[in-house]
Amino acid sequence: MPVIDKIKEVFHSKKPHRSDTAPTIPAENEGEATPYLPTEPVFDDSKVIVIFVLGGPGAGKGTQCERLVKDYGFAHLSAGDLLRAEQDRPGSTYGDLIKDYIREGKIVPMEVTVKLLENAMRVSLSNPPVTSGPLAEHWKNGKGRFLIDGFPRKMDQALKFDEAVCKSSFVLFINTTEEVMLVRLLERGKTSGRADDNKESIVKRFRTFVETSMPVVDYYRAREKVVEIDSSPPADVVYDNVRVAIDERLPDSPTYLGQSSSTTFTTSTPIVATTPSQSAPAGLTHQVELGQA
Ligand SMILES: Nc1ncnc2c1ncn2[C@@H]1O[C@H](COP(=O)(O)OP(=O)(O)O)[C@@H](O)[C@H]1O
Ligand SMILES: O=c1ccn([C@@H]2O[C@H](COP(=O)(O)OP(=O)(O)O)[C@@H](O)[C@H]2O)c(=O)[nH]1
Repeated sequence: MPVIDKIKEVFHSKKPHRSDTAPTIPAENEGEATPYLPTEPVFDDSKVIVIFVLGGPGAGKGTQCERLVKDYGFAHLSAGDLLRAEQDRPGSTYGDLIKDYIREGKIVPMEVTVKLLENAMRVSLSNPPVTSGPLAEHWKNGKGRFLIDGFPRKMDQALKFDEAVCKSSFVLFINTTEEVMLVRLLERGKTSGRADDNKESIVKRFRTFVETSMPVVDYYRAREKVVEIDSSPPADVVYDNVRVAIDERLPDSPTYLGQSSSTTFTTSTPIVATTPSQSAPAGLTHQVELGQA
């Protein structure tokens, strides 16, 4: 049976599990790390804030996340980086599979990516990325705040993450045209060493984005959970707009620090897009073993 079918068999198994993170696995896979996802959220969304950062390949998601980490004390989890780390991990069951999917610009089966994210979140919550200063408050008493970059890119991932890991707060949609993204990716490709920053893979990634990932953005938009930022201008200008959007959504952002330390984060406030839609839509902080809790 292909590896991915085995993963799915385990993932959807109703049999009892050895623990939260170690599923009942096919005998031939015994001893290997195998993704298992529960049917209720692992993390409490009243304590753990999750912001999805979406946008086409090369739109500037990672660039904006890096800045946000410094100013807001987020943990930045790039789904692509986690997948590349798992791909390169010696002995990974999923290495070859991930490599093929990334080169073809396709979306790796959600069981793998969701599990990697869950594991990385667990690591951040037990080893907070900020331990001193005012931003450390966001990581005390089981609290945490995450930017999940480049995920979810497919509807099944979105629904599964909300169900099994943590209910997300909102989507930061970093958006520009394919022309802009192409130029940025080809430039990045000169130094990134990434197997997919080449013209052939880029074209496939654009197609996947439009056909598979935009429906995710539309899904959240219909629920008023999308804030869209035009990422065509220089990165600093984009960031100014990103900050405004984040400040509107996080009452205890640095702008508000000192005014109220007991402000409750709410996910029910409607989101207003800060920029008009573009016509043609189009990072690593943690390396975690897939089976690691
Ligand atoms: N606003 C911007 N203006 C110009 N170049 C940018 C901008 N944002 C990002 N870049 C550059 O474009 C490339 C892609 O950005 P990156 O943040 O890696 O995109 P993504 O994470 O969406 O794939 C990088 O080389 C980055 O330095
Ligand atoms: O949830 C995800 C995120 C990424 N990827 C794969 O990883 C690649 C690179 O994604 P990344 O976010 O690193 O880069 P981007 O395309 O945004 O520049 C994608 O094309 C997909 O093949 C995936 O399968 N699932």
